[in-house]
Amino acid sequence: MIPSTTRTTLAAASIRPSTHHSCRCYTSCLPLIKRKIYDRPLFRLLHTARESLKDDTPFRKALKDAAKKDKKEKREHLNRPSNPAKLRGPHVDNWELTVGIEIHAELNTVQKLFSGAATSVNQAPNTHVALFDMAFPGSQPHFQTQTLIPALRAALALNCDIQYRSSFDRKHYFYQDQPTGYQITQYYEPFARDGYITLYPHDFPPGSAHPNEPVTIGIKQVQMEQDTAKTIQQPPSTHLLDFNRVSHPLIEIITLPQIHDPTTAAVCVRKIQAILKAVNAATAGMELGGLRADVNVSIRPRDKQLTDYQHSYSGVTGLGQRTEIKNLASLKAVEDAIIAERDRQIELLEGGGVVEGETRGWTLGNKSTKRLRGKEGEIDYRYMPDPDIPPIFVDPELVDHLRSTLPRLSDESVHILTNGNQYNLTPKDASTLLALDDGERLDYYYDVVERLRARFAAEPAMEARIGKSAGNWVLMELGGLVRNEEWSSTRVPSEQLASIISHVLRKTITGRTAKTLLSMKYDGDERPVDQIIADENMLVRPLSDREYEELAKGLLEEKADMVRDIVEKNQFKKVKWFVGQMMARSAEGTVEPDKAEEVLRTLLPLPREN
Ligand SMILES: Nc1ncnc2c1ncn2[C@@H]1O[C@H](COP(=O)(O)OP(=O)(O)OP(=O)(O)O)[C@@H](O)[C@H]1O
Ligand SMILES: [Mg+2]
Ligand SMILES: [Mg+2]
Repeated sequence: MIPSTTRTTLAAASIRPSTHHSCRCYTSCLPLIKRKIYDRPLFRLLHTARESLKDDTPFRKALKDAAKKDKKEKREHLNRPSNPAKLRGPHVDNWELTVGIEIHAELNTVQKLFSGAATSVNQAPNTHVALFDMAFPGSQPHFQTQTLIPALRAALALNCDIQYRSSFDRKHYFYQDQPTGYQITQYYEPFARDGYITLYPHDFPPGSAHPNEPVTIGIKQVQMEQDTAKTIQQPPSTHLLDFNRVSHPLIEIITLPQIHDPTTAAVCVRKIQAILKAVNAATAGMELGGLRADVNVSIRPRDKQLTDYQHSYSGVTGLGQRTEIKNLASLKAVEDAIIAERDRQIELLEGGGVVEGETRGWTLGNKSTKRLRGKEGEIDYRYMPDPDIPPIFVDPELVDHLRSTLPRLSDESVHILTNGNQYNLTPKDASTLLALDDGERLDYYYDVVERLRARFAAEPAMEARIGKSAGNWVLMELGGLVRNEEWSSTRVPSEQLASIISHVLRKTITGRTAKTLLSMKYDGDERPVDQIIADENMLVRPLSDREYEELAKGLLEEKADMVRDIVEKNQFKKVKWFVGQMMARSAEGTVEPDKAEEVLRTLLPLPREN
């Protein structure tokens, strides 16, 4: 048997051009011949393939490479601006960006969606697989009812209408990570529709350009579906498959195309991730692969009638042609991929080109998105209702129960923390507390506030100051010590921080002493705060009446001209200057401004009301 390389070389030999060309008009004929040949696809391929034979590449490979090159050139031609002279870099301001997002989140369930196998996160590969997960002949899907609960919680938290009846459909495609040859999803009758999410200015990262008003983004629907197997690549050519993930329950959350800014898109994904976590619907975030996003991007000129743009989606009209960038696994990837795709589309249209409906890919660190497949190459999924799975009916009582037992969401927490006198935090501090350490910092803060309230129970006037001071100490002072270290609420127990803060509020220690105390506790001093204060003699010793008087007298003598201004010219505001000086010239916390003013007024002497 002839080895394959020899065979292709033999085949190639037969199409090598003859070196004995007999035509005398060889040079003048050549362009013609070339043009003729080039007009015929096969010959064009053969020609390109022949070029690569110079380095003795096997012919079959050469032919394949040539086909690839030809396809690439065609594609580039299609996307090439018709008038490159017009291309002067993207004019972002002239175009409105529109983005719609599809988010796939792994549900926090014990069981898979259609089999009795348990879900797994880190277990040994292929240890949690039922016969149906591997599409064994004769195995049947069994919908695991309890997987619906976290899905319903998620949809309620996203303000969706829960559908009384929903059903499952088959979405066909053939790939190694899907043994059945189709994914079970909800195409025709999803379980939740018409939700929304609100993004507030404090949801945006500090320093980013953010809207001044809340932005509402519609959610078209939420559907349940199966996850695929996990592929682990072992270069150069091995792909290992872990079927533990097959049929792990997922929800797909589909937003309306109502996002017009890359940062807003990332903030939207982050907020949805936080909501899913808050209601215990999903455990893992993007960092652990539990949440993936596809972004759909289009642009339209700001100065044209919307009717020029014919695309629409679920009631949103006048849109440009979308492209879809699949499988983004971080917030940065979401933002960067949208920016790159927006700029690519603007350059294309400004140069007179046309945006093609495509699926594109993105790799972190890249500057541009990469075409994966075009519209004409889009798979026909042949959706059909799954005949093996009966429809699902949800009892409205269950929905009411889940709605009334939903945990408090971050928007509500921010509202409570910032409105009224209860906590008195700024929206920025409130959202920072919520975002830190998976909400543990917020729990710690609540703890400190509770303990302070108990200490000041008889002084309701202190209520407004407690929340704000505790926020400052938990975020700024303690936060400054924690920095990049791992957070632990036991390092400075909440009772001990409350003790430090109550001393500060009662002015029994100075601010500087309080910071020293906090550092000592943070660095492991096990003595209770009160004992450290006693041992180290840290209490503020206020000035005695005589000391107040001596201090005031000395100052009044030193500044006789100012005293004259006060007594003779009635410039009473200058009394405050003396108060400030008395405080500045004494140890922190030892001079009370009210008492200092009283002493000054008796010495000057002045009537009380001035
Ligand atoms: N012209 C457009 N510009 C930007 N986004 C769009 C546009 N048209 C639709 N979208 C967004 O594209 C997404 C479409 O998601 P949907 O799941 O309905 O369809 P799909 O992408 O075709 O399906 P698949 O789940 O197979 O990817 C939505 O988030 C929608 O808001
Ligand atoms: Mg989709
Ligand atoms: Mg999509």
